[in-house]
Amino acid sequence: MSVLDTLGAHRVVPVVVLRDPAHADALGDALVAGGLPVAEVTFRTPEAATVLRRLARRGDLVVGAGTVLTAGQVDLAYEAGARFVVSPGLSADVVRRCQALDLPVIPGASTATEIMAALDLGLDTVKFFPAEACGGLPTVKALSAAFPQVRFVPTGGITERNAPSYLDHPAVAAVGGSWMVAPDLLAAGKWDEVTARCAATVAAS
Ligand SMILES: O=C(O)C(=O)C[C@H](O)[C@H](O)COP(=O)(O)O
Repeated sequence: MSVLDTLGAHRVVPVVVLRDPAHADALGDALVAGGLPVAEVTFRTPEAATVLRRLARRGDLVVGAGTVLTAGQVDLAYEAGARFVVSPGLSADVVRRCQALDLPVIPGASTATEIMAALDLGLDTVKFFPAEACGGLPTVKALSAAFPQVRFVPTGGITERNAPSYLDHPAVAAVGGSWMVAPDLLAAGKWDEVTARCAATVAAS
């Protein structure tokens, strides 16, 4: 199964901002216990590559890098063990670097023009970001009508409450979000709550 298929099988991608690499294992345990062994580690902090490496080396999670903005960050993510790369927008540099490394990449796209640029780069899966701010499910439906070959991973403003309606749309491969790994939960070490939210998410999707 390809990594993108694996993400599609899990249906929900937890978007992680973890500042302390020492907590990576506790987070990994919490995700696995909640039945959602997937993490998109955002490259928004200096520690991101270390957190990613610690989660990836466990072997029981599918770990990727998020907020990847440059080809240099693609290299960092790859070396740390990322199995997929996610960007908030579409950078041909980022996409081509991922393709050179055979690393699945999901660039952000929220307009028809951006989707066409992704198609030109040989991609068929995009992150619809920021999903709720860009019109939510009605926009996915409208874009999907024009691009039936494209799969979407809506992210940004997705919650336990609205995730199921996105996931019901056949063009939606998965959704991304931070609600089960909210930064305040991670900062406070509330791992049981992370597990509970993951389990609730799995049950609802
Ligand atoms: O910068 C990126 O590449 C991102 O991945 C942004 C994240 O998708 C959102 O921060 C998650 O959105 P929320 O679930 O609304 O917190």
